[in-house]
Amino acid sequence: MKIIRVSNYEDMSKQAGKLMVEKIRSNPSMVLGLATGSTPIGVYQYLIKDHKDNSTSYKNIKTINLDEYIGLPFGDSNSYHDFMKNNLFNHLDIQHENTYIPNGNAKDLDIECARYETLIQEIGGIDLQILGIGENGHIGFNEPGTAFDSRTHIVNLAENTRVANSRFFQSIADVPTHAITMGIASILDSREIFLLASGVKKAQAIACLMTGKWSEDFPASALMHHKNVTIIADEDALTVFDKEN
Ligand SMILES: N[C@@H]1[C@@H](O)[C@H](O)[C@@H](COP(=O)(O)O)O[C@@H]1O
Repeated sequence: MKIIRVSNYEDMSKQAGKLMVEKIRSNPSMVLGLATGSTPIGVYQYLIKDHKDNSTSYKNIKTINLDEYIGLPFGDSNSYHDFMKNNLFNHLDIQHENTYIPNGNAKDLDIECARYETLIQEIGGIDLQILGIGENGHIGFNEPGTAFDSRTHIVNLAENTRVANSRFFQSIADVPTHAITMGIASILDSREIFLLASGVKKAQAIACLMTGKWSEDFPASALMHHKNVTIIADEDALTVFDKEN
């Protein structure tokens, strides 16, 4: 794993955004794997500004998202469909039919998981996957204990994940209990992965990832055996690692 150490959130967003734009310009029909949460918002802002200033085109780009809550009504502002439209897609020249997110309202969720997994292959696999990291080491919504050979599946969200994500909802009771997520094996199939981390809340998870052992108890550790992972982490997210090394 390669590490790019940056000073703060703004710097993380700029560095990751710059690298993404270079890749998009050299492969204008690439498949981007995208993430939600607070972490990638700054990167998306960088991409939007670059699109306006430098006309980087997304006309032939395909995107596929990691996950979606189950059961949030269509158009709910906390759904990852809305998050992606508001924070990225509506501000680019991307074709909306080329953006894919699991359907958390599908009648048959098992069929939806299988469909999504096939879709990843059909669009050619993911060239670059962007990941955040949960405080408990989750990637996508793959909670501790998820098998490393898992494919797109339904998850029961861990209580601490629901608490962490409740800041976007009116109350914890409104946070869905289930989600659909790409599996760890689906993520590992990506040809390249950027994992972004900012802030002291992520410091323990980043220290575990950089020094810890390969274990299904810590989902992000699956990345240790992928050959093209770059961690872009700021000083605050590296405090525990720095103290221990
Ligand atoms: N499903 C998402 C993850 O993809 C994300 O990485 C994580 C961290 O979120 P944040 O970036 O807001 O800290 O939260 C959610 O649970």
